[in-house]
Amino acid sequence: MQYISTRGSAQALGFEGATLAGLASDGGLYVPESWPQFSRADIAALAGLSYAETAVRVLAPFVGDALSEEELRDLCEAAYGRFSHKAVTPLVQLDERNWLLELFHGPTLAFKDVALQLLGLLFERFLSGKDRHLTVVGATSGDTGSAAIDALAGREKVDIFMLHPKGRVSEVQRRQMTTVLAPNVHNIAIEGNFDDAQRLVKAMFGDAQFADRFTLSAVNSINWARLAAQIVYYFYSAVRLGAPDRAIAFSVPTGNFGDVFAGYAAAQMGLPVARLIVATNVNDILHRAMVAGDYSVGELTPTPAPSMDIQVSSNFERLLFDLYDRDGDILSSVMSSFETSRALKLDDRAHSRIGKLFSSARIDNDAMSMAMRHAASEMGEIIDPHTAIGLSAAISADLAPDIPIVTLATAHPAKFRDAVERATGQRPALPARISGLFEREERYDTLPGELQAIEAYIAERATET
Ligand SMILES: Cc1ncc(COP(=O)(O)O)c(C=O)c1O
Ligand SMILES: N[C@@H](CCOP(=O)(O)O)C(=O)O
Repeated sequence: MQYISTRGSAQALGFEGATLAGLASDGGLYVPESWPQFSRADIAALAGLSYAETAVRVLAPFVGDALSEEELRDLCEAAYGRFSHKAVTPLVQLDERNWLLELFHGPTLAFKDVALQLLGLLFERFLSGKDRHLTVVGATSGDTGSAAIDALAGREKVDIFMLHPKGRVSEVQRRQMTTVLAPNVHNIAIEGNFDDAQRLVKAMFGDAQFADRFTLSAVNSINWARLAAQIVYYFYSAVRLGAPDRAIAFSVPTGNFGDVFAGYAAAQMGLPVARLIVATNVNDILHRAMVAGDYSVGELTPTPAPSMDIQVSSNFERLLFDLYDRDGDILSSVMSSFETSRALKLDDRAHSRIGKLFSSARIDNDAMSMAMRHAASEMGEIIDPHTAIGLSAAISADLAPDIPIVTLATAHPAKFRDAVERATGQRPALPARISGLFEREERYDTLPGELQAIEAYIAERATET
């Protein structure tokens, strides 16, 4: 399998190359040159398989000859062996049609672990025996940071520099990052918001001299391997609910458009997906794009679902690439105009194509709190604010009543204890795996959100290659 850039001019790479590169050299994102196809029989054959084995089957066409099947199996078993639930991503039934897909049983209690546990092992495998060192730079609104740090802490040949927006992540999220004191982990609080952090990361990749000098790589969902690993749980859950004989809808709390793009990829591969519901908070650029074709950047507003406080959604570019018939030249000019004007109006054809699979909902803070209360009192489940946004969108979705809706439960409620307590009156206990978090020493530096300052900080600490 080869990977091509959404902006058409970077060199095509295999799975190993695309994984280590993270972002394409022309500023685009790597996508598979074509979508692997799963027949009804291939999907039916996933029934009863463990999560790790499902991952092997779903990932094999993406990995191609970069790993043998045995090597891929070993990595999947090691990655998913660290999850605290035997099913890895269990389904919980809420009522006749609504289900939760719990994606938070990994080491850092958010869905990011599902991909990052595997990505950490892939980095190690692809670097082994080579004289190569990676400098991973990442931006986080709270969850990617801790999951990536857990996956990479202490690994030889990798340094990780993680930028989070100062004061805009929950205390649990911050501590999960800043209490990891391994020498290859560097936490930076930047003065700014998540969009600023993500822009800085992309600017570092765009600085070819800096990117080459330190061999930059990415752990955000700009890295294709992240999304590939997230496709697996769409297959795993749909098969448990009757696919390929029944189509399933998914409601996905959305920020950077990575998780829901993985659902789109599953649908392109043949999984019967009835609908993908893009659930946003009041930072609703994606909702406006879905409803009116208006992808224009608004003011970023802090909410009790901070991980989704995002305006510029990296992976929307991957969807645009398909909507514009995979024409890298067109997309390159669309994206460069967006980067200048901070606004993009979808043409009618692209907009109507979106509506075939996607719908969307904008869930404000009141509706989000109401969904948390409803889940607690009517369904017996304490859910986190991000999951509540997905559930609220699922409950109000306009879909035939016989279609099951799976809401992706993207974080454990204990990561957002204050917001959960405010909404439900119940304060979630810290799970055993993070129980000592508040007693541990924290280490991080605060920097202005300026490229020069961040690059200078990294240059002082990273390994030149
Ligand atoms: C808990 C949680 N829910 C949902 C999201 C949104 O996911 P995505 O950025 O893949 O759209 C994030 C952040 O990415 C998150 O951390
Ligand atoms: N919500 C994310 C933001 C980064 O998203 P990613 O999926 O591109 O890594 C976070 O928690 O950091």
